[in-house]
Amino acid sequence: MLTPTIRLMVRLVLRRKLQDDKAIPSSGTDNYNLVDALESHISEVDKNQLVLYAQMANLVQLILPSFELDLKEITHTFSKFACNAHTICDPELRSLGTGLYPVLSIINHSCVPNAVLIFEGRTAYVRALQPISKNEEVSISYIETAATTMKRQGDLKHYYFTCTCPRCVKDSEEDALLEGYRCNDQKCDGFLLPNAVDNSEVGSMYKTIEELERKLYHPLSITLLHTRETLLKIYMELQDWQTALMLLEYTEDALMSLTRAADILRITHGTKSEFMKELLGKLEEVRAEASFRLSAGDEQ
Ligand SMILES: C[S@@+](CC[C@H](N)C(=O)[O-])C[C@H]1O[C@@H](n2cnc3c(N)ncnc32)[C@H](O)[C@@H]1O
Repeated sequence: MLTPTIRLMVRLVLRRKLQDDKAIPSSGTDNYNLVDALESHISEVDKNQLVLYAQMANLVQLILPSFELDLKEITHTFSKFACNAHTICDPELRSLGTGLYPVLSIINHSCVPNAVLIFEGRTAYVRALQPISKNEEVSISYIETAATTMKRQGDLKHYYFTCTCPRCVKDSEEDALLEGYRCNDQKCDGFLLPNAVDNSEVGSMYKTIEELERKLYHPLSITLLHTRETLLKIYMELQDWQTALMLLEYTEDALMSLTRAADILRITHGTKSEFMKELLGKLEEVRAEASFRLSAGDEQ
């Protein structure tokens, strides 16, 4: 199955050809010159990522054998997709695909946006969240805003800029609140910083959450995985290696899902990219871990 990004590129190439041949009309908001003008950050893109874009360009050429594509330009356009394409969502925020809306791509990001981008089918709308005065810049958020400054800045990395919105520049109490624990005095609405709380108490509460989630969720659920990751971090901070090791008893599940993922990615990505080498290395580590566990179990 083709990824949404490859499908988007194939559609873009076909559309350009049809517009060049005047088989379909072009307009001020729907023409390839707008794509040419998009930001790509190509000079900042990591070498491995560039290799991946080049491989994706080759794939597009294989899909469209009768087109003589400029592979360098297609590679460049993939880089434009990374900071300009939008995930099209339904009203329940389920992803329906990826789209490029070059006119809307002029809108910059803010973690306190004054507008929001929404989709009705494939049509994109920018809706104001508050009155916006003439000459005031319209901004949307490219990322999930309900997160700490550190998390938001990490999520913005592939857009290659440092956000300087009011939430990012001021040393705010908000971050402490987002990561904080409630005060032991239940009547107090203040908060405690993570380093002011006894980690073993936090660990035992998380263990209870994990036990309840195990009853509720499938063993491979992402929610369960996140809780276990947090638990593992807590046990490691407490240097409780034995309990941390017990949490890794799910290695066989990890092995099964990694093997399935690697089988698919071997076909879509080949075996030579850095990403695949890293994944196959991880798979070997998990296999070794699982066989060590099996043999340790046999000896008991
Ligand atoms: C979708 S484009 C937005 C339009 C872009 N400014 C342009 O002129 O083509 C995304 C890129 O704009 C820049 N950008 C977006 N928001 C920004 C912000 N708040 N501060 C600085 N640069 C920003 C980054 O280079 C980012 O990769």
